[in-house]
Amino acid sequence: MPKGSSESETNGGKDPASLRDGYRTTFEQNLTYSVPDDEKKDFVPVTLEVASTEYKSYMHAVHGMIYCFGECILWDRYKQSGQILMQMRCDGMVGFPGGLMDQDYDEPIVDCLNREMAEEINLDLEKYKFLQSDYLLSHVNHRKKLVTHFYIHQVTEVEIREIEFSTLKAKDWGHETFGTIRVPLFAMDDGFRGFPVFLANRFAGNARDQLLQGIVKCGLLSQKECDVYVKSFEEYIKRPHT
Ligand SMILES: O=c1[nH]cnc2c1ncn2[C@@H]1O[C@H](COP(=O)(O)OP(=O)(O)O)[C@@H](O)[C@H]1O
Repeated sequence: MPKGSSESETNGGKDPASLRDGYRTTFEQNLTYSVPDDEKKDFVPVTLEVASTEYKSYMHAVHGMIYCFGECILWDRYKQSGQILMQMRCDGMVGFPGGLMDQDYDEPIVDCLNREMAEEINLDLEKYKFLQSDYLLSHVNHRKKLVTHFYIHQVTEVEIREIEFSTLKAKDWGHETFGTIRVPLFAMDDGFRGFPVFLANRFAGNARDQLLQGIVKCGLLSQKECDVYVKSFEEYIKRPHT
């Protein structure tokens, strides 16, 4: 038998049945939190203090948005004032890097975020660590007994490219995450293709709302610009689909 292929070598001698049960528990728990039926109305804004006290017993998830400023013109036509990174998740939904916090540890939220960033996108924490001052907002979903926390972190144009390149070496690349993607922050001449069509993706949790709030907060789009794109997106999803 080749090295590493026997059960005792691969699981440290533990009973394979108990390992499978442990795996199944985690897996089933994840299924509960990851079903793609999240609705915007289910996520209610909550302060960090209330989230950490009143809803301490809920599951907590933390996600982060990396962004930069820098004008970029596509085909001499469509202007973007910066870039935002999201990711294609293995379940086909779009989300931010991050994940569920382990309830057994009293780990600070931002530390959990940085750990997930290193695992999912291979973020170099010596250079690009998220700070508590990057915290933006939290939401509670009573139906799922879930709290989501959201951070945004600015880097430079050169740095965002470096981050994108190094994601391919992430531990979770090709498993949990299928790679980072840039958010198209413009609309083409038809008013739909670009950001409105991007918004029509299926987003995990309240990632779409986090994105829209993050964009305005960091100043990549004004609230008014964002509202126009959201209106186009709402029109777009009503169109018959071929
Ligand atoms: O980018 C996101 N923003 C907000 N909520 C998210 C995002 N991604 C996932 N979620 C929510 O958090 C829950 C757990 O997230 P995720 O699936 O990333 O954790 P896991 O990778 O630890 O299983 C999901 O059920 C979903 O409701």
